[in-house]
Amino acid sequence: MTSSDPQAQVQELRRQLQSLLEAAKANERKLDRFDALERRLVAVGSMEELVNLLLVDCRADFNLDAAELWLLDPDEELRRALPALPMVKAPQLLDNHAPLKALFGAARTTRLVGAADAPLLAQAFGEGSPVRSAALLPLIRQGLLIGSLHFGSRDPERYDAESGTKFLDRLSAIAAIAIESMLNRERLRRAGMTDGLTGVHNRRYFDHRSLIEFSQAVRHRYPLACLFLDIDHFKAINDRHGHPAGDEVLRQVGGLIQRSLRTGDLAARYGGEEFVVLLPRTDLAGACEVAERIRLMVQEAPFVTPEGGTLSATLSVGLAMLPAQATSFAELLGAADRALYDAKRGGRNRTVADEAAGDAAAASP
Ligand SMILES: Nc1nc2c(ncn2[C@@H]2O[C@H](COP(=O)(O)OP(=O)(O)OP(=O)(O)O)[C@@H](O)[C@H]2O)c(=O)[nH]1
Repeated sequence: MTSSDPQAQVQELRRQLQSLLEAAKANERKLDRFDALERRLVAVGSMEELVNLLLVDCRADFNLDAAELWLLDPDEELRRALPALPMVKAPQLLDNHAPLKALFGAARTTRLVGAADAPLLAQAFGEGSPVRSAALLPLIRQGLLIGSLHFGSRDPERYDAESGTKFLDRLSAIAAIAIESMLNRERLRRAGMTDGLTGVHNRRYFDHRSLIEFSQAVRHRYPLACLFLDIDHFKAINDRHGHPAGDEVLRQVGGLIQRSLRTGDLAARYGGEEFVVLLPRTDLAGACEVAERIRLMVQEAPFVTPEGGTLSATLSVGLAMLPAQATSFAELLGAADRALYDAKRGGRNRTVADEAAGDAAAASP
């Protein structure tokens, strides 16, 4: 204070007090916003809700121009799960640590980045992004960097290296916990509906989903194809090459079937060496094509045994169609099972359509 006028000194003190009060109020509002966000983070019920909260709601609540979430996904677990989830903006999935290392180096602490570090901003938000300053938050669980959260602003002053990072550090710690627990929940959910050996859906999930698929097909009057697939002479494979080799054949057949299908199709392990596939909105010709594609892929595959040898295998397919064969899902499955029996009796390594299946082609819209 330079003025010797007491009146002016009082005014100056008032002004300083006022600005301190405003700063305190702004801090309190910020704290309230962070507090509300933290509460929502710990209460989220699904992966899509969590991602939407971090990328969409945060952006609006904190008046940001960009928000990005990077998640490490070396086993492609998220890559398989996320496309099915309704998200406004998806996280970026990383198959290795390199991009995270490039952002955080060895320090792995929150980084405030100014306009001077344009290459780092481009890395974090993509080339051509309007972001001129940013907070890059490392997401760490049990000592491991599992991803990062990026908040960006067009305002070059919004995040500068001198600002405190206390709120942001706390937010990143809570976001990391929320993400990890959501991933664990997702893993459990998937484990409950997946066959542990082959990676396709299990019978329990199939029993549930097949009823939904059946009633949808009936209600919306579209064709539904059902394939029953059974590996030929599987007992002999086990007897000749050992149970672990048999397991390996099952695992590889499961993978081949899964890769032959479109999104929306359903494959499951029905029992021992039996698989079942449902193809919604697929007519007889399309279903035969899928069945034959799978059959030929299995016939041509060299199945690698745990000892490193190879063996060959074939499978038989029974096919049934809705409409035509069924007034219930059990009937449709029964028709496919009968067709499979005919395929076995006819010499195996073949696809047989239930004799009524041709009527479905005529009846389908
Ligand atoms: N390795 C392995 N074998 C299994 C598994 N589940 C069932 N099996 C075996 O699969 C064999 C099925 O044999 P069968 O039903 O007689 O039929 P198949 O030998 O395939 O003959 P066809 O179906 O008539 O061609 C049995 O020996 C079961 O023990 C499994 O998870 N792993």
